[in-house]
Formats: sequence, structure tokens, C-alpha cells
Amino acid sequence: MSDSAKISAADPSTRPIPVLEVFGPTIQGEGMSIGRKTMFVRTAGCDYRCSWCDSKFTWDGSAKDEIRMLSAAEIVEELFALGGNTFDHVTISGGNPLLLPQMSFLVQQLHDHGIRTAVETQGSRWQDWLVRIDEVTLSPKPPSSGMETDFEVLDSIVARLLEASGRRDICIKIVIFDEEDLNYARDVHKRYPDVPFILQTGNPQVSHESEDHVSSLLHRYEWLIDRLSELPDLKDARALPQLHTLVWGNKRGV
Ligand SMILES: C[S@@+](CC[C@H](N)C(=O)[O-])C[C@H]1O[C@@H](n2cnc3c(N)ncnc32)[C@H](O)[C@@H]1O
Ligand SMILES: Nc1nc2[nH]cc(C(=O)O)c2c(=O)[nH]1
Ligand code: SF4
Ligand SMILES: [Mg+2]
Repeated sequence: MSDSAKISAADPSTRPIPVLEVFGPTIQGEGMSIGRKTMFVRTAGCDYRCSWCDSKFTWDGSAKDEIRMLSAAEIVEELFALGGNTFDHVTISGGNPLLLPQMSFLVQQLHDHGIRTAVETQGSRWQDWLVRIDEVTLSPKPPSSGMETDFEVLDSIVARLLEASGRRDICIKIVIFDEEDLNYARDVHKRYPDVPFILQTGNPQVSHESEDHVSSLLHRYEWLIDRLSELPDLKDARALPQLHTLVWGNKRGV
């Protein structure tokens, strides 16, 4: 056993986290906190394989040499080295961060520094640290992704979050490419009517970018607004684009 493995066996708070990116300050480009200044920590590894995933490098092996095994303390140190005293919010994304029980130590340390936390997950896995996150985004995947939602698991995650004591913001955010995705989204909203609900424009060009990327995304957003406007069962929903994609395209680390 290596020295670091021995240390982590003795003290779970030093158990390493597989990290692909630490970046910011930037803005949260999606969902309920769109536009808010935040830092990002992106973990490696996902239990899904979405056909249109814009972060395939977290799970397809193409960035395996970039994965760093960092302790919670090392991640916090890197966040402050990058952001100094300019931030008070960190978004944890992936991959699926909910694969990692040891994220609890990062969440604890961020809160100890007075930092607000957000997480992005597809709602396929539970960890107890999820109830300590201030902004939880659940993003179950529609048919166009090629994935299938386990609604028993999602039901239990939503119920545990709604029942847990303490204050947190929760939303369901579904990426929409077509009518079939919209039908899926309507069913999900009917199932969890009390959870704030967001439709997000799908970006079909995640590996290459045509010259008219922005205008084609804006057309997709306009279509989403038009459809949302017509639907009587989505009176209280929001439609949003990915703001960071409009500003920076598919650039990493923004
Ligand atoms: C890369 S995922 C990582 C977190 C988690 N695995 C999830 O899917 O929620 C972050 C967010 O990006 C969204 N996303 C991924 N690919 C996208 C695409 N091509 N167009 C629009 N949104 C996308 C996901 O649905 C999710 O809400
Ligand atoms: N600016 C910015 N906002 C984001 N919101 C969710 C992201 C993600 O990949 O999870 C993301 C991202 O990668 N960049
Ligand atoms: S669940 Fe998220 S990270 Fe995983 S493949 Fe789908 S979009 Fe990508
Ligand atoms: Mg992204």
C-alpha cells in the first residue's frame, strides 16, 4: 500500500477525489442560478453515457491523463488560488459527483469557509451529503439521450430532499431536443409538481462547432419558448438556454 493510501485509510477526510477541472470565477450558465458568479469543480466518472453529453471527456477515457486525485483540502486550496477573495459560491459537476461519498468532506470544508454550494446531477444516485448542498439541480435524461430513467430511484431522491430538514433550493432541469423529450419532461413535471421546473435548450454540436452555432442555438431556444407558451400543463415552468455556450461555445473551463 502506498503512503497516501495508508493515510486515506486512516483518515477518511483525506480520501482523494478524482478531479478533471477546477475553474472560475465564471457564471453559472444554466438553471435556477443562471448568471450567478461561481467557481466549478468537475469530477471524473459517470454512470450514464448520454449521446449528446457535452462533457464526454469525464467518462470516455479521452482525458484520463488529466484526472488528478485530490483531497478536499487540496481542492479548496486550488479554488482560493484561482479565485482569491472574489467568490462565495462553488458548483460541483461532473461526470456524476454523486458517485463519490468522499465529496462530503469537500462540502463540509466549503461551508466552513462560508461558501455556498451547488451540485449538478442526473438523479441516478444518492449520497447523504446531498442534503447539505444549498442548490441541488436534478437533471433526469430524456429519450434523445439514449438513457432510461429509474423512476424508483428518482422518486426516493426527490422525497428525501423534500423531507430533509434545513433550507435548500432544488430544481429539475431537463434538456430538450425534440417533441419526444418534451413529452418526457411533461410527465416528469406531473410526477413532481412541487419542484421548480426548467426546460433547457439542447446543444447538438458538442464536438465540432459550425460558424452559425449561436444563431442555431438561439433558434432552438425560440422553438422551446414557442412550445412552452402553448402547453397548459407547463404554466409554471421556465425555458432557458445554456448562457456559457452562447458566450464561449464548447470551450472547456468556462
Ligand atoms: C455535463 S452534466 C454533468 C452533471 C450530471 N451528470 C448531469 O447530467 O446532470 C451538466 C449539465 O449539462 C447538461 N448537458 C449535457 N450535455 C448537454 C447538451 N449537449 N446540451 C444541453 N445541455 C447539456 C446536462 O443535462 C446537465 O444538466
Ligand atoms: N459556465 C458554466 N455553467 C455551467 N452550468 C453547468 C455546467 C456543467 O457542465 O455542469 C456548466 C459549465 O460547464 N460552465
Ligand atoms: S449524465 Fe451528465 S455527465 Fe453523464 S453522460 Fe449524461 S450529461 Fe454527461
Ligand atoms: Mg457543461
